[in-house]
Amino acid sequence: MTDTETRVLSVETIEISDLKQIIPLTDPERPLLWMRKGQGLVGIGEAVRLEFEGPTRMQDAAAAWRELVDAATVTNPVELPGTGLVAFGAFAFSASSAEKSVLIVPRIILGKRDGRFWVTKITVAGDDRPLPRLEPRAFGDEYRISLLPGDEDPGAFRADVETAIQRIVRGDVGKVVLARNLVGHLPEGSDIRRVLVDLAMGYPDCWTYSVDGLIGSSPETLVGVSNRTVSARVLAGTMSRGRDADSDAEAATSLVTSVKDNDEHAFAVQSVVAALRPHSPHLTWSELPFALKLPNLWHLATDVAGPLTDRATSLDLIAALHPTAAVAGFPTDAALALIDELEPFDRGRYAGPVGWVDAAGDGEWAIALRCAQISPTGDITAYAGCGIVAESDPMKELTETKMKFRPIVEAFG
Ligand SMILES: C=C(O[C@@H]1C=C(C(=O)O)C=C[C@H]1O)C(=O)O
Repeated sequence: MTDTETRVLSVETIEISDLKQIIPLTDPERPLLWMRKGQGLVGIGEAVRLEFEGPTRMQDAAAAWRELVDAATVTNPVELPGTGLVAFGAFAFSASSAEKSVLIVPRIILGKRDGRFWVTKITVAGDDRPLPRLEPRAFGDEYRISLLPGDEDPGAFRADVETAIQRIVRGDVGKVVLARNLVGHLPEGSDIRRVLVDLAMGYPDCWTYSVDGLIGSSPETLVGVSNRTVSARVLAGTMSRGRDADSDAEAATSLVTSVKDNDEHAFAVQSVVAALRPHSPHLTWSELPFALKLPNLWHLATDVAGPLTDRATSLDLIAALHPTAAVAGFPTDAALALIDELEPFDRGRYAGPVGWVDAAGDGEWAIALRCAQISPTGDITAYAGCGIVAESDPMKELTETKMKFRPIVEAFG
């Protein structure tokens, strides 16, 4: 349902005694999922779908969400984050993207968190369809799909990185994040949950998500809001994992001591802090970043947190934060202009916010990284990029994109 008329929703959450695997419960072809470390949310069906586009897509979503919440009747004795009325969302990176940004309220949501389990049923006034069945569905046939270079071959990407370095040296921009894409095709009727299981098992510390065909496992929390506290995990600075214990330790050490990576990281932290400060003046974060270990990569990471001093919802905060220096560069406008000039494709929802929001405005939003968008006709486009600074080496940046493609390439393969 995409019209602008406000829907009147009736929402009821009940606690249940157990919930084992959540992925088998969602729809095989249009799964709605948000999970990390084995807990999270799945959605079944679509009660309401709201679409947004253009420069104010996130502000418009924040306003539309307030209206929908105000008109809803919610019965929710569980009161955990993710209970009651919840929408899953995915937003386009660029204000001029052809890809729609969406908020989707499922008809049923199942959740697990901290050893507690719940079911939420959502009905729309005037919608007499019976609720979808609430039972695990057997997985469809296995498949193996290769993803191949899309709009650019690796040589063209290296040439773009070279151009970006020249522009940085010339002083046009301080840092720019350049991405490339891979493409493939998913046969009709394929069970997307197979890829989600692989991602969730392979990258348990990342946010594994699936919203409107956008799937991935992101290590980067754009923003979380819970009990009027805001948090974010900033990543910028990357190194491949070593082949053995010694070379792996060496890789981590060279990352945490790299001046290039620390400078790049400091800018990314500052961009997040500057965007959050108007809503949370007493933010705290550690002076030095830590090395975050993923199965494929090391990242420099900083966790930022603080109490919220205004009524900002998590949707207001993604609007304030996006795009961070970690996925655009700095200064933002110059970096976005250079991305538009050099990247020969629309990023769609890659590097945009993906996550969920509840009736109180709390929510968890990641940056859509290590991801692919599956179109309604089965076309797959995967994306990966890296921050380019004056000291960057085009060959190393290409290698970094290959490492960042690994989760999604291996999950499809
Ligand atoms: C842009 C991506 O990742 C971002 C860029 C990073 C970097 O340049 O070091 C690290 C983590 C992410 O913030 C991506 O995965 O596509």
